[in-house]
Parts: sequence; structure tokens; C-alpha cells
Amino acid sequence: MSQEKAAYSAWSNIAYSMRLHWRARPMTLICCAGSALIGVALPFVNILMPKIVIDNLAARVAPGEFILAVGVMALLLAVLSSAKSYADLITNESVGTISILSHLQVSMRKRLHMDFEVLESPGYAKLGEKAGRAMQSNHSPASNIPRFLSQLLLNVLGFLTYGAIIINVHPLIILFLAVSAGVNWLALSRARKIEKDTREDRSKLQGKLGYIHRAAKEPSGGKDMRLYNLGGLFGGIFRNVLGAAEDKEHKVATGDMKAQLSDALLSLIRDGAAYAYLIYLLLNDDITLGNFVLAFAAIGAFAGWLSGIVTHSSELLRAISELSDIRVYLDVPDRSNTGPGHALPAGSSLPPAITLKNAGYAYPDAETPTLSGIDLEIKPGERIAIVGANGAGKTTLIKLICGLYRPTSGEIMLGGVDIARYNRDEYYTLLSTVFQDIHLFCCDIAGNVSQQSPDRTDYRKVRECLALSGLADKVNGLEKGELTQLVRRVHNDAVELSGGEKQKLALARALYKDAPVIILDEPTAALDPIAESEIYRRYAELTDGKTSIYISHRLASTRFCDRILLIDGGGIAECGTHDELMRAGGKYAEMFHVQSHYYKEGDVSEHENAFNLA
Ligand SMILES: Nc1ncnc2c1ncn2[C@@H]1O[C@H](COP(=O)(O)OP(=O)(O)OP(=O)(O)O)[C@@H](O)[C@H]1O
Repeated sequence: MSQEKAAYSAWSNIAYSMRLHWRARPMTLICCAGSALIGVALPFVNILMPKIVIDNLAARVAPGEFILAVGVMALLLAVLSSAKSYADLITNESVGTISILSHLQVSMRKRLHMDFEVLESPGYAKLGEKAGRAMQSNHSPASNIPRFLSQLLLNVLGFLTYGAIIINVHPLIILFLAVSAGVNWLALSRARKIEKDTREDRSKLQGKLGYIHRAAKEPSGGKDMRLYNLGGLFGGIFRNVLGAAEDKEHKVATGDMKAQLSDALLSLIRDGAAYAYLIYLLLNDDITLGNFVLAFAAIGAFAGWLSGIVTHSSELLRAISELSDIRVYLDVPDRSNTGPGHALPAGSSLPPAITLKNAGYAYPDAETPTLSGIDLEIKPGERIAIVGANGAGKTTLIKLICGLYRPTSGEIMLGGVDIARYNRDEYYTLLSTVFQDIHLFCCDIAGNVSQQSPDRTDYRKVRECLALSGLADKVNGLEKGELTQLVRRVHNDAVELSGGEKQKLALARALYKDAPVIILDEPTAALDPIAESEIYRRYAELTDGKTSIYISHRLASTRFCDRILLIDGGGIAECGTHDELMRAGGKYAEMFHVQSHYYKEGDVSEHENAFNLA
């Protein structure tokens, strides 16, 4: 998967953010604009008030006129102040929240539906980590672009209004103030560059910290940590990574601090010089007292507007850049066919043939393909067993057949049509699967079997499937039976299932789905011998009228299949019935002999009879 996509331009990100807020709640943007306008009017009225008071006193106006002028100003202040509070309330409450909720929803949808191959790829995970940093909360910069824009607008308007007052006193003051702001901008640019340059590394370090955290937190990792005494080793690695992360964060914080210091220092020099000049004008009677007070206040605030422009444009640029991270992540395309696809074959009680033509698969960044040149036709209703050494590519092969991976060479067809042409979700309806890594969902046992909400669950069928998979006794022994919750982390009263029980539950889930193709990846690896033998005994019943693909390391158990495929060297090295492969005397026969060594002669033939298929 290509990880780097051209980053979005600043304008594109601003337009995107504005669109997002406008669609969700137009009032938010109206309030942002209102906040900027009132935000500049309010202090302006504030600094105008003393001038009006002084001018009126100097002109010795009638008391009624004086009170009216001051009263109007006070009323204006009160109205503006209330309007500003209202606008701020709306923007503070909505801006970050609208953005974060929208992005969280889209990213959750993406996680739930994204094509599996991309979901699994490390490149996608890294993009997710970067985006995750930018989506940490409703206060994160990327979520607050309209607010930064509003603040920037406020400062630009303040700059222009107050600038007009100051220009009236002397245009050079503006030039002087603007040059000092330019110097300040340079200092902030440096800080922003440090932040930008270190973002990739900081994101990677955060990813590592997250991984170590999870490994220490999850019971599966915690068990090994204790038994292998990994506390010291992992603690050391954690400290190193944390140290490196702190170094980077420190670098960014130091850059920010230097920029702020230079801002404070420059402000002091700048305002001091401007005030000195105003005092000089007053002492020489070149300015009225009212105008002196107004200009004095304007210069004080002008510096604030200038540094506001510098700071908020810098913040806005940072936010824009982080929004790019989110958009790049959300824009990773789902390559699977989620639109209207080719109609699924209908009309036969048996599922259609699955054909692999010269199919192969190379994992991203792998030097050599895991599988290549696979030619195979799985006939309707056929029972196929796949065997082979660890890492031979058995699971990869079934993931290809399931459509979870797209072949990197050749093609896979169902009923003569490339499986990529079927709608992905419709194609999945054909498959009942049990993989090695079993995931339990935080609902009750019945829901875990039906994979449906309670109102759509057929409880009678759930009980039948639990009986077929051999979990009925366990479930019936629970106080709430199949209504017992699973996943303790979510439900306090949940039960914990053993590895074998989970496997039985996964089998019940596959049986409940009752799809025409059943794919089992070592479904009995964690079962006790009696439960395992029971599954073998019932295999014909469980897969009746279906195509079945069955991976197992227990070679004796594959004898009840119509055909056995031995995967080796990235392809199908041997193919045939058990007897054919034994007669051929190849790798399968060798593996079988090695394994049967551990069984008494009678055990194998016992299985043979038990399957009632040989
Ligand atoms: N997500 C992945 N990314 C990269 N390589 C992978 C990935 N999954 C598996 N592989 C590699 O592909 C090869 C085949 O793996 P696969 O899981 O298909 O083997 P298997 O025959 O099912 O093994 P086992 O019997 O141990 O379950 C292995 O060498 C493995 O390292």
C-alpha cells in the first residue's frame, strides 16, 4: 500500500473543515465570524470610552449630554459583551466537538469496513497512529480550525482598526511595530518547523509506547512477562522509548518557549519605544489628551493584535498540517468491491465451484511470494483438507479463497466469475469460517453464535449449534445459559471461556451461519481428544451439502476429506486422497509416518471407522 499521498493544501484543509462544520451546524461558523467581529469592536469601544470622557470634560459639555454619551457607550459595551459571550459559548461548545465526532465516526466506519488486507498492513496502522494523535480530543488543533480562523480574523481586524488610529499619530510607528512582528514571525516559524520535523518521529515513538503499554496490560502478554521475568527488560525498553519521546517533546517545547520569550522581549522594546514617542508628543503639545489616551491604549493593544496574528496563524498552520494527517488516513481507499457486484450464482442446492488459476500472493514488502502458481478447482460439495508445515501458506491460501486477500498474481473464481467482481459482503455470505485467532464479542453467548441482535437471533438454532459444536453442556451449566455475557472487561458478570471452549463457540458460530462454504483453520487444535473425535465423527453431518475446506496438522483427521492438498514451497506440492498420497510416498507419506509413530496402530483405524468415510 502506498503510504505517502500528496498532503492537502492549506486552502483545501480550511475549505474541508469549514464544510464539515457548516454541514453539521451552520450556527457554529456564524458564531465564529460574530465572535471575531464583536471581539474587535468590544475593546475598541473600551478604549474609546476614556477618550470620549476626557474630550467631553475638556469641551465642558452640558451634564445631560455627557451622561447620554457615556450611557450610550456603556449600553453598547453591555450588548457587545453579551453577544460575545453567547458567540464564544457556541463556538467553544461546538467547534472541536463537531470535528472530533465526525472524524471518530468516519474512522470507526473505516475500521469496521475497510478491506482486510489494508487493515492488516503496517503502513495503514502507521497512518492510523498519526491520525490518532491528531484526533486525540476535541481540543486537538485539527479539530479547531474554525476557531483559529476566527481568532486570526479577530486579530487581523484589530490590527487594521487600531492601525488606523496609530497611523493618525505617526505612520512610522506602524512600520516599526510591523517590523518587530516580522522578527517574531521568524522565531515562531522556527518553532513550527521543529514541531513539523519531529512529528513523524514523535508519532512512531507514541506507537511504540502504545504497543508496550498494551503488551504489559493484556493478560496474554502479562503472563509471559511474569513467567519469563520480562519486567526488567520491558521496563528498560519502555524507559528508553519514553526517554526518546520526552527528548522530542522537550525539543518542541523548547522551540515554543524560545518563540514566546522572543515575543515578550520584542513586545517590551516595541511598546516602550512607541509609548516614549507618544509622551514626547504630549509634552510638546502635539497631541490632545483625549487622543493621547486613545493612541496609548491603541498601541498597547496593537502589539497584542500583532502577536495574535503571528501566534494564531502559526497555530492555524499546525492545525492544518494535522488535519492533513487525518484526511490522508481517512482517504485510504477501500479496494474491495462494495458496490453492486455480479449476481451470486443461484439455483443449485450445492455451492458453485471455486477455481484458482495460477494464483499467488506476496505479502507487502515481502521479497518472495508466500504462494505462487496455484491451480486448483474445488468442486461443488467437495471436502478439501489442506496440510503442510508451519508457515507453508495454508492460512494465506484460505484468506485468498475468502477474499480477505486479493491474489497478487493469477485469479480466483467462483462459478467462473472472478471473486473480485462480486459484491464483497454478498460474497462473504457464502462463507462460514473458523480461524485460529478467535474473537469473542462483548455480548451474550447467543449473540456470539448468531452474530445478530437479540430480536433477530433464533435461540432454538443457537442451542442446536451449541450442541453440535459440543459446547451445550458447558452453556447449560451456566446460570443464565446462552444469555450469559462474555468478555469480562465489558461485563462484570461475564464468564471466561477456555481456549477449547472458545473454539467450540467459533464452530457453533460457523454452523449457525449455515453458509454453503465452510472453512475451518485448525478448528480442533485446542479441543480435548474426546471433543475432537466427536467433531470428526460428525464432520460429514456438519458439512453435508456444503463445500468444506479444512486445515489440520493432525494428518489422521484429514482422511475423511475427498482430497488432501499438501502445501510446500509456495505451491500445491501433492494432491490426492490419503491412499493416493501414501502410495506416492512423498512428503505427505513421510509426515504421516512421523506423526503416526505417536499413535498406537489401532488409533488411526479407530478414527477411520469413526469418520465412517474411509
Ligand atoms: N500479515 C502477514 N504479513 C506478512 N507476512 C505474513 C503475514 N501472515 C503470514 N505471513 C507469512 O506468510 C507465511 C505463511 O503464513 P501462513 O499463516 O499462511 O502459514 P500456515 O501454513 O498457515 O502456518 P501455520 O501452520 O503455522 O498456521 C509465513 O512465513 C508468515 O511469516
